[in-house]
Amino acid sequence: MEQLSFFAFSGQSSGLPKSVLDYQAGFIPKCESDLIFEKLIANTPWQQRTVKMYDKEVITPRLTAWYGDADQIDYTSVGKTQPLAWTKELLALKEKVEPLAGISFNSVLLNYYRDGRDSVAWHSDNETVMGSHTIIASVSFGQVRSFDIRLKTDHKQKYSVRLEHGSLLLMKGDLQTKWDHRIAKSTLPMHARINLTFRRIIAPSLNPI
Ligand SMILES: O=C(O)CCC(=O)C(=O)O
Ligand SMILES: [Fe+2]
Repeated sequence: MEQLSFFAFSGQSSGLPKSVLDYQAGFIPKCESDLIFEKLIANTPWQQRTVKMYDKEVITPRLTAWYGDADQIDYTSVGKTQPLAWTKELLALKEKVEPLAGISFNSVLLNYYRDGRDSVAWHSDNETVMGSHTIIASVSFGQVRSFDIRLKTDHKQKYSVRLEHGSLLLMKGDLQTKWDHRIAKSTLPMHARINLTFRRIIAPSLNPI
């Protein structure tokens, strides 16, 4: 039960901390979002990865893909695999989110939640490879899912944002240091959803100038 969303229907929870989250519905118009969604599902080399947790190999409950400046950055130095090279669709989205984020991104992680059983457990994104107060730009397509956050030191402080088709969520400030976030599993019937998180990874350059 712990993984189930506590705000399945209720929309944005009140008092959402604006210092760590910035939500914009309709960032990409519906028609364009529909096209991008279909294309990403069909054309992405989706993989189901395993991660090591307490010495056990666990299958990630969603599909993922990882794109970025493949020939310029040594991601293996920060424990990551080299990403796939940017597609023109992903580059166009990157250029669209950058002015709002105010930084440039060098990679994007794609998550494909096939139905309500797919999820991402409570976590924060590794600050050592991105800097502690970095901005992550998160773009969502398809099924609306609840993005929950809770304070690391006080789990009763929880909020939820419904991430709509074509929306943009900026994660900023203390979000990765003081808060955890997740996409909970749902027992309600859920269609597919794709989420893209644009990131700026700090890793040594392969092409020093
Ligand atoms: O699917 C989402 O909205 C969030 C994904 C996420 O937190 C991550 O990939 O680190
Ligand atoms: Fe995350």
